Amino acid sequence: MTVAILGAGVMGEALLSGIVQGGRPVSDVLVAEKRPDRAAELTERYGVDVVGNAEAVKRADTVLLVVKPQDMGPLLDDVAASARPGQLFVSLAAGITTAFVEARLPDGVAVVRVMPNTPALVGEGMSVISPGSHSGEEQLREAEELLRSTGRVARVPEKLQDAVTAVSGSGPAYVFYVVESMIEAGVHLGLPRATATELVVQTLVGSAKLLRETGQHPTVLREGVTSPGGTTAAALRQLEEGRVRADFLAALEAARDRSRALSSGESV
Ligand SMILES: NC(=O)C1=CN([C@@H]2O[C@H](COP(=O)(O)OP(=O)(O)OC[C@H]3O[C@@H](n4cnc5c(N)ncnc54)[C@H](O)[C@@H]3O)[C@@H](O)[C@H]2O)C=CC1
Ligand SMILES: O=C(O)[C@@H]1CCC=N1
Repeated sequence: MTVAILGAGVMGEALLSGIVQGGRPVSDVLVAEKRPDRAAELTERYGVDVVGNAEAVKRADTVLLVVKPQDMGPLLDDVAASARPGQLFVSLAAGITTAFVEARLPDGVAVVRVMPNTPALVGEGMSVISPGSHSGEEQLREAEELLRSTGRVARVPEKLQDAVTAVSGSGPAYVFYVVESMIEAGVHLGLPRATATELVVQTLVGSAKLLRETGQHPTVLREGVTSPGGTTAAALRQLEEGRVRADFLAALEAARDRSRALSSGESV
């Protein structure tokens, strides 16, 4: 079974790397990439064949669409004539609906929509999938199997994909923003930058592991750190005064709304 990846930027490479590390022979994977320097880099790194979009679609059983939402319309127009009934197209673009993709491809092509995230680059991604109107259990399983090589996979109805985008798609950026803020604060308190970075990154990894391995609610884990009248309570009080919780709500609503706007065809 041949898989084609159309668009091999950050997410496209994460998929390529996961699929190959997951044990699929690289001879079963094709890449189509607009930038020749990027294409050459991927051939050198993975030994993968880079071909044109139309050829990739003709030779593939499953096609992964990994270009920016704004590039999806032109890409689909470019490949529609090479697509055939029975193929599976998996779109990873934020805000692009399965109906948008289906309308530009021949009848009988199955479409699955995915919202991935960048920890896929290290095998710890979170991908959330939804079926289009012509895809059933078999196509969902096929998409799941491909994505599992980059981390965990969950299913939701498509109407929840804008919320998913706001939570796990954009989520790593919020975490990195918190990490940057904590490192900067550590430097203000007099720690060397390298020390502050090591402390914050290990605290993040350790806290994530504690959440995963104990299965305890974050509130319980937070209470475990917060001694009565102690240092943590003093810090948390400041965060509450800064309305950080309310800001997270507003931020995720903004991301959800932007995802909706992208699906109605707005570009910048
Ligand atoms: N980066 C992220 O955190 C996430 C990205 N996504 C989605 O993944 C998609 C790709 O995002 P990134 O990889 O970050 O973008 P990117 O800009 O790094 O990669 C897109 C690639 O597509 C290539 N491309 C554009 N038009 C093409 C065409 N017609 N034919 C062949 N190649 C073409 C570009 O040269 C580029 O290398 C987007 O739709 C985005 O919404 C989804 C979740 C997370
Ligand atoms: O910022 C974006 O639009 C993409 C989708 C989710 C994460 N990155």
